[in-house]
Amino acid sequence: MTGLKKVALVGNPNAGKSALFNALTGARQKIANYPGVTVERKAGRVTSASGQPFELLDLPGSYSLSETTSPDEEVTRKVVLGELEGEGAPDIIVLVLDAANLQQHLVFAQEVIQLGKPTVVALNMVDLAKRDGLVLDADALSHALGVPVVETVAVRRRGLEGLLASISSFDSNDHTFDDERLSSHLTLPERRLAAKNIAKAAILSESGTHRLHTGLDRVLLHPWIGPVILFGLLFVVFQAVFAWADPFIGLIEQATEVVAGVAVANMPESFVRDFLTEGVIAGVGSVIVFLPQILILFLFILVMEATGYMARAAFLMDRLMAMVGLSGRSFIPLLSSFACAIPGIMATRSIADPRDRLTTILIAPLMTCSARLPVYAVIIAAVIPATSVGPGIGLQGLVLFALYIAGILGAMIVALVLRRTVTKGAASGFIMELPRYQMPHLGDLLIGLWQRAWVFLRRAGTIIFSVTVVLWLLLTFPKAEPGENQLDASFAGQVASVMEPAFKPIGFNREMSLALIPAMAAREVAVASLATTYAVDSDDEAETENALRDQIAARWSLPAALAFLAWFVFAPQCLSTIAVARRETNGWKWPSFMLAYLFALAYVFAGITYWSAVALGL
Ligand SMILES: Nc1nc2c(ncn2[C@@H]2O[C@H](COP(=O)(O)OP(=O)(O)OP(=O)(O)O)[C@@H](O)[C@H]2O)c(=O)[nH]1
Ligand SMILES: [Mg+2]
Repeated sequence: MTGLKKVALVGNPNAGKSALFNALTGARQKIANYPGVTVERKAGRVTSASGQPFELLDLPGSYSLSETTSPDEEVTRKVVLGELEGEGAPDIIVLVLDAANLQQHLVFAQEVIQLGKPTVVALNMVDLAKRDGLVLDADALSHALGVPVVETVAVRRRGLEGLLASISSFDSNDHTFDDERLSSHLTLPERRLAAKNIAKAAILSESGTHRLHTGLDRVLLHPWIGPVILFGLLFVVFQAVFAWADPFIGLIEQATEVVAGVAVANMPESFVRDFLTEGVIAGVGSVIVFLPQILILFLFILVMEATGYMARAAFLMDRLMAMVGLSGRSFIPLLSSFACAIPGIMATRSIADPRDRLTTILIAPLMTCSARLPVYAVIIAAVIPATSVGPGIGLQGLVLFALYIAGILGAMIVALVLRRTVTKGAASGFIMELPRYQMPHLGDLLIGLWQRAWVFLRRAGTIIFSVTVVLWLLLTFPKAEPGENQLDASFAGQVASVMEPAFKPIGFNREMSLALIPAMAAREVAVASLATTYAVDSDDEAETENALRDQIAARWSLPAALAFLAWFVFAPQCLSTIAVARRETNGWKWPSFMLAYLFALAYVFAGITYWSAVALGL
């Protein structure tokens, strides 16, 4: 490239370098709203207004020239310092800064300016800064930095002529670098402090909202206040799942009772009537009751996502993830797994490191999916008294919270073990831009809730319905001889009797053992299965109409109920999860491993729970 002056675009990741490069050269470099998009140098040609051509270089974003941490930062360092083989250092540097994150970007900016090369600052994204209520003084910034500053909006092609004019003005080669203002060997903390002061001088006014957002981040991302707030928030969520849902659950329960009552009153005693009351209404109805609790949980999740808090939670979790050898990139897949492990496992495709990804797939089933909420909720409602253990703190919500935490802790411990053994390797770093805070739109929330409700009801109408029907048939046939118990006589009862000895050591009775099989189709079916089993097993109609939680309260011991909860924290998920894991790992090896380790954990922890509870005399 002899003769052509070389101009390099340098700056922090996500500053808009590639957007500027595209705008200036007409190229189509990939740009996206997250850092680390450009990973190699790219060259293009640009001509100034006076007709002078330059070679323009788009470089990977970087945070430092001296302490490069990744291969892409290394590329930038080499190019800027002219250490790349067969290539001279750039003649002119265009330092791209994000005006909306000025203080942050100024830390690296100082390091670049200190090189003493002809430099012009492209103060990019001034549109976003304006939207945030920031009024910037480009002259003050230029004065403080000692280099020309041009305001640009790369994606709107604004400020490009000014930038080109500034670049051309260096061409006369009479550039004198004013290094009075910036002494050349500042340490990182010194540069941080200087960045703060320069930004303060350049920001003429800051709107109340911008100050509020900065203040919010200072608190919410604080190393130890942040996690406390996150924890407290989650705690409130699980309290609300019980505290707010009661009236709605009552309504749905009454509706199912009315429907069952009508069916019993108006239909002659028949196979069809039993099918409707014991199979459909008792089984499927027992699951639908949990719709309010699922919606409350998702309302909180949707609000956290819409406001921008979720990304901050990911940021806070990053350190915890690093401790167990995972990167923050696993956070979003794991978070999705709280809805369902299937989208969660598919979301791991964004994880570049194969061992990171495998570990995330293997622990995703330990995140409590929403299908487990009905199981938890019915058993908690049955055996945990609705008392409060402090002002506004309900015991039931506390137990639910503990179950979710148990799943998370279990996942972290498993990840730790896996990373030391089967998926050994170094953890990769986390980079994620924090989105701006926003008020959620009511319409978006309602659409999100409606989608969740629809997913749930469709499951109830399809898979839960069909599995319950099959189970009911297996419970109803063959018919018991007079004097014989129907459960004992049925096919399902015979299967349960075979299973019972295996689960007796961990405290499970026959109905509990039986519920584990249909629960492999979908977790909620465990509830439907219990409801149907007890409906078939009850002799008189009044008993059939009793809510499932009353049946459980009457029939199960507390240690057995707690063991059942522990089982569902760890038990392998539904068959669809296993199938997705097979597809994503291209074989049966890892799904089998997953199945085996989850079964083992579930069995051991249910057993520990049962025997500890018995020992404590519960
Ligand atoms: N509103 C607005 N958005 C911009 C502007 N410049 C760039 N963007 C957006 O900012 C994001 C980042 O732009 P990129 O060009 O990919 O940033 P980069 O500096 O090349 O980032 P890396 O390659 O990761 O270092 C993209 O979503 C762009 O569309 C601007 O002036 N205004
Ligand atoms: Mg780029």
